[in-house]
Amino acid sequence: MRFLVIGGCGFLGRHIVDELLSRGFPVNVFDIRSTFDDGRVKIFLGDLCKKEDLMPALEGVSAVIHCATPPPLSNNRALFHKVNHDGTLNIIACCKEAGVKRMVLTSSASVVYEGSDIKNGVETMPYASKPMDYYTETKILQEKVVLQANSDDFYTVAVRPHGIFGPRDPHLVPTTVRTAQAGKMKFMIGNGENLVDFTFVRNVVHGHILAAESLGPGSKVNGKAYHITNDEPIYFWTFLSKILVGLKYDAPKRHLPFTFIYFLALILNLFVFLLKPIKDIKPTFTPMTVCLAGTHHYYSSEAAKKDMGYRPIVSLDDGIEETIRSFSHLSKK
Ligand SMILES: NC(=O)C1=CN([C@@H]2O[C@H](COP(=O)(O)OP(=O)(O)OC[C@H]3O[C@@H](n4cnc5c(N)ncnc54)[C@H](OP(=O)(O)O)[C@@H]3O)[C@@H](O)[C@H]2O)C=CC1
Ligand SMILES: CC(C)CCC[C@@H](C)[C@H]1CC[C@H]2C3=C(CC[C@]12C)[C@@]1(C)CCC(=O)C[C@@H]1CC3
Repeated sequence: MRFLVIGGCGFLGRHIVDELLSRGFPVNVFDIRSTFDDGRVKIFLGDLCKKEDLMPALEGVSAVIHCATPPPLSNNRALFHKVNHDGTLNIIACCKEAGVKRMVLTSSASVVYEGSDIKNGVETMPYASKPMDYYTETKILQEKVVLQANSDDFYTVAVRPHGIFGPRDPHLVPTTVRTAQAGKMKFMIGNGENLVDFTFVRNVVHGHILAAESLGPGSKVNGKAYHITNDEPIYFWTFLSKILVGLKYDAPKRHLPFTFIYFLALILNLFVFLLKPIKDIKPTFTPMTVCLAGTHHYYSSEAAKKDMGYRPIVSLDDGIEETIRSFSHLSKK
């Protein structure tokens, strides 16, 4: 079974490509940029929104894993809609024309999150009626169109990871370190006792490949969404502190009231919106990141265990240790 990994040069995508190769699968990669060179992989560069770019990459492909997205924290509404919604419709149309049989979408557990506590959330929870940012808004649209496309000759499934971390992560660890280096990591938001799922990247990869292998005629996974987690929810600030201390930065010790910081983030968000025509500011503390830092949000992966035999293959502590080792270049000097 030849795979095409759309977004295969990104953080998660590259790990998916590595694992598929190690399991002996032939792999094509499609991405808007190339970040690696491997003679075993055919890399096609282009825009997933353009049929003429995508079709050549689909030749001889049986299964597509779509994990491309604009940067989740970029807040670019037009780009999110173009890539995550319109682009995904293009992928579906191209897959059907090329005779591809299986599609795995990397969705997000955040599609049901709207800033309030979620404890052991299940897949049957409704989509967020008021998504907190444009990224989440378009991930909801994306998951809907992919699952609606499921049919007797084109099987689709959505994998919903949450808080992916690991080597080559461009979002979580680098942002955390930059925030610490800017002296803004002296305080925790809230009481520090909010449980969150952080998922080591190789567990997310394992879930994707299981999902692809489980798709097929009469399969119970066809047309469904599945949470893939480490099954070890951890206090948000304990996780960040492990990363920070591992990289020789001080862990936050004092607390700021969640409501107060959330209110400040709302005001900052308004200024960012008003200043947008003049200057594009990308604050770290957005209403979304403040809520993610101050509320419970962890999810049940029981459905994935039952329907596709998923189990995390790397423990949270082992994943944190490997991540810290891989980011030693970001250690405090
Ligand atoms: N990181 C996380 O914690 C979580 C991520 N996810 C999902 O996982 C998936 C992978 O995320 P992650 O690896 O972090 O993201 P990355 O930004 O690291 O990778 C996404 C890749 O897609 C590429 N891409 C963007 N636009 C296009 C386009 N128009 N055509 C072709 N390629 C394009 C990006 O290129 P470029 O960088 O140049 O834009 C990048 O190489 C995403 O679908 C995301 O929504 C879900 C839950 C949590
Ligand atoms: C400055 C601190 C308050 C937060 C520093 C860490 C954050 C940058 C990360 C903590 C949780 C992460 C997260 C995502 C991106 C990075 C964090 C906000 C996602 C939004 C990435 C895309 C998704 O699909 C959901 C993730 C939720 C957790």
